Amino acid sequence: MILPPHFSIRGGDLFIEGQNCVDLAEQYGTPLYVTSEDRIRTQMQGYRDALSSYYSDISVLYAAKANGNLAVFQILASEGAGADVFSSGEVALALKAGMDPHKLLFNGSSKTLMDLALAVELGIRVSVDSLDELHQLDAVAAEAGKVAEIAFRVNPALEVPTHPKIATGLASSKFGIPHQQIPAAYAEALACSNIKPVGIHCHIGSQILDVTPFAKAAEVMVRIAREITDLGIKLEFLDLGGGLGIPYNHTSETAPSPAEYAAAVMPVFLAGIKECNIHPELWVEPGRSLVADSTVLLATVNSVKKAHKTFVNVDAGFNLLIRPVMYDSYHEIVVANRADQPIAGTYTVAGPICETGDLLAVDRALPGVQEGDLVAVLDTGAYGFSMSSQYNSRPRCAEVLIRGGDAALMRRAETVDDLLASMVTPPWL
Ligand SMILES: Cc1ncc(COP(=O)(O)O)c(C=O)c1O
Ligand SMILES: N[C@@H](CCCC[NH3+])C(=O)O
Repeated sequence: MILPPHFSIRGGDLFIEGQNCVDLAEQYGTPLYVTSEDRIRTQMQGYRDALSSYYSDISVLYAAKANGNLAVFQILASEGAGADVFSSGEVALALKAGMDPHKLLFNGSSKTLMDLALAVELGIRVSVDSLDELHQLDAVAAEAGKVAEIAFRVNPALEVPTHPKIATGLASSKFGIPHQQIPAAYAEALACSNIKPVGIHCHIGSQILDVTPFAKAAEVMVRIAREITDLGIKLEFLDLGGGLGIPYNHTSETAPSPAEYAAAVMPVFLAGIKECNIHPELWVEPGRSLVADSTVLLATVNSVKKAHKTFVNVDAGFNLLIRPVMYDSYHEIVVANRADQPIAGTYTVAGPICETGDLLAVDRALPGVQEGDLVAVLDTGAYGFSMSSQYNSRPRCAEVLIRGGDAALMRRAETVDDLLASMVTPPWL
């Protein structure tokens, strides 16, 4: 199996940067998420360098939902990132990490009036997802005596090669306003006294391993940019969203690099803005491709059971990593304390949750796993902890950040007391 450069195998153990996963598991306990800081920085720099080699006014807005740890926001903020935010919690994290409110975009197809008021108060631009939302925002801004700067979220009606649950720009998707209705939406925005349309936004889906759909989306976006420029709108930013995938299967998959993404998208963008004679900032919103492969989920093997299959029962399940269950996702498995041993059989890695479907990996060729071993689930930095739950009343695990030879907690493990802390006994019980 090919490992990204922040991993190595030394003396049979899996290392992440300069840290032995076996030692980390002993020190912090398992389950445990472990993240390489350097990898996140490298990925962010990859986007910045690729895009800025074509155009000077670019911003990378980290898609905050991918990994909501404050330290991850802080790393990305220090590399100049803004953020695509979907909730007041994501706004709070981005601001606490020092991100510029003007480099945030408040996204979402179902915002509350409180969300809109927060965006207005903080001067965060809003990606408006419906005409109802437009008029709500106009009223909220009027009430605050302010003008809200907006983009519309365009639904470009594009088929994309990914799991149907994470394709977001299909004609049938819940996100965005159908592209045919977009010019009329901007005309309506121009008629609102407390709204200033300054941007345009789309996001076609996630885990896309081919750059062609991104170029197609860019074509739709520059066509619309032309149409709305004719309406008299001065575009300050054009946001192409995120969605670049990663090779979860290290043997059979490859993913385009940010440079390949830029080579597909930037000529379309540059030709389009030249034709309209405009100079908007170009925004992109990667999530997964910035953070996914920075992280492993470490889990201890509680038992190995030979039944219909050979089950490796570990202490992390879909409470901590729901992707395999939710999207049939594949994650590579390394037996972290036998990383140099030959394949000994076919194993199914199962979690501790009381559900038959709680399997992290099915029928994998692995070295001879035994109780007490340590399993590393790779590429879990995106939509891993951020989609975790306390199902079966299991406290969530800790997260550790690695910088070279240093390791430090970036989230402590929850305790059973934490589970109980937010519960209130009704007075009649
Ligand atoms: C609006 C928006 N932007 C960006 C992203 C990030 O996508 P990805 O993690 O696939 O790069 C998402 C999630 O799909 C999203 O909904
Ligand atoms: N949660 C999804 C990605 C969704 C992206 C958010 N729109 C995944 O793990 O692949």
